[in-house]
Amino acid sequence: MHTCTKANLPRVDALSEPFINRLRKAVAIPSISAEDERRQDVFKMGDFLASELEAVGAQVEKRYLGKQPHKEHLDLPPVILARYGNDSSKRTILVYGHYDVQPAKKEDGWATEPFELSIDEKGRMYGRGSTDDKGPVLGWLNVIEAHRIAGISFPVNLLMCFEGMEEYGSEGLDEFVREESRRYFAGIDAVCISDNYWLGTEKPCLTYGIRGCSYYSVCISGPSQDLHSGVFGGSAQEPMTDLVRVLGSLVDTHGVIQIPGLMDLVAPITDEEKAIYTDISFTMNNLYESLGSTTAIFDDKERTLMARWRYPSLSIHGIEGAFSSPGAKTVIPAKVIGKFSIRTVPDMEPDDVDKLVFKFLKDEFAKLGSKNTLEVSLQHSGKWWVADPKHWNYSAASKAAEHVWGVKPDLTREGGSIPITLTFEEATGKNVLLLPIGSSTDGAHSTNEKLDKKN
Ligand SMILES: C[C@H](N)C(=O)N[C@@H](Cc1c[nH]cn1)C(=O)O
Ligand SMILES: [Zn+2]
Ligand SMILES: [Zn+2]
Repeated sequence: MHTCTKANLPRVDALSEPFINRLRKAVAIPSISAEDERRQDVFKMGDFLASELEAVGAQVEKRYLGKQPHKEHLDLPPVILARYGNDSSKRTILVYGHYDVQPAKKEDGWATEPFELSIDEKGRMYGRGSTDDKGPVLGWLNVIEAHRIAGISFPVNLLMCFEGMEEYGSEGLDEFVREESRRYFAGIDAVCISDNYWLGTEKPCLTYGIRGCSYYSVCISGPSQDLHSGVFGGSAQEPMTDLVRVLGSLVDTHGVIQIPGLMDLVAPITDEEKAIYTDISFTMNNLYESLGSTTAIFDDKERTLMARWRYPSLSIHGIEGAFSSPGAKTVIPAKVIGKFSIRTVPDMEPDDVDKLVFKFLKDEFAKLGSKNTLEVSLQHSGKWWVADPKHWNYSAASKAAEHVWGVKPDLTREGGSIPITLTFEEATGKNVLLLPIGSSTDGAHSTNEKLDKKN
């Protein structure tokens, strides 16, 4: 057997065609976990992943999680478990990723078909899931295959755990991971998750913290059906008018959350923590490049990074039941459901956040004096996580990243959420490392999502 040296890196590049073809096949399956009518595709993607894993020599098991809570007509997609290597002299690393994706439609503003991988002259591979998270998941298969073809002994035993509901709050996975920590995952030495992004486009990162996410819906209803605004405008109380005012009261233009007491739940910043932000390789231009504009809230990198990593944020995502097509339909929607989420940070407890949110929405609605009805519900929540990056899992990853990229990676936190991270840490008692693959310009969850070939 050979060993892994820098001289082998061009041999990895030589395999790019089959690797990209595998990603092309994966992107072509619209495995959108949030859309009921796409559930068959999430299953199809699970089957595809399982057969590709078998083809590279892994031992695969599909584990079914039963019905989806609150949507009993839907089956939850399987967790794909796989093992590669079983050598007691090697460490065993558990890797996690997800094979479901966010919704995408060409008419949202994609330049190419979202479920057809399209590669431009700069090596940017466009397609839904390319960076979040099909590309990184298939990266594990690629690394196994590259070692096999090069005749290099794989340095660790790999256990893999890939789920199909991450973009819908990882339904059912928490209990599964807790159960399997005593069975399938027993004996692991560390955990590695590739499901977040570099801070910029040139320098790799290792990530030791993520924000939590509490996702709410606010339903306002009144009339028993949609109405003609010419006939009923002025005489009926309109749910949409109430909803936009209630949603508008949650956060101001500068991102300041208006819910009393919410900021009191946030851990105060220390001088030691403040010092971290100045040394991170990040510029406002990195942010402008990712935004595709200069419409940032802050003008300096320190406050920008703190706003992303260590303070909560509130985002309004959409309104179900509202007229949203082109044209000018003169309708009064009878029932509208606003969706918003709060990214949470240390020391915010999700239950405390819920109480403050529910009270605030009830109070704001009461102030309107409307005869319509308000219902608020929590759709899902996942807690924040912060780890100690002084563990061998991080130093090994740092060495490996430097070996490939020629530069020591930055230690970062992530503004997005991976709800299962904390569960892996608690249930296995092992260190968890986040190893991002894609870059800051990849546009996860957005239009024109991509992964660069070099990543
Ligand atoms: C960071 C990760 N790739 C991701 O996109 N996570 C989602 C998780 C989520 C939370 N609620 C719904 N999905 C995210 O941060 O939005
Ligand atoms: Zn995502
Ligand atoms: Zn993801």
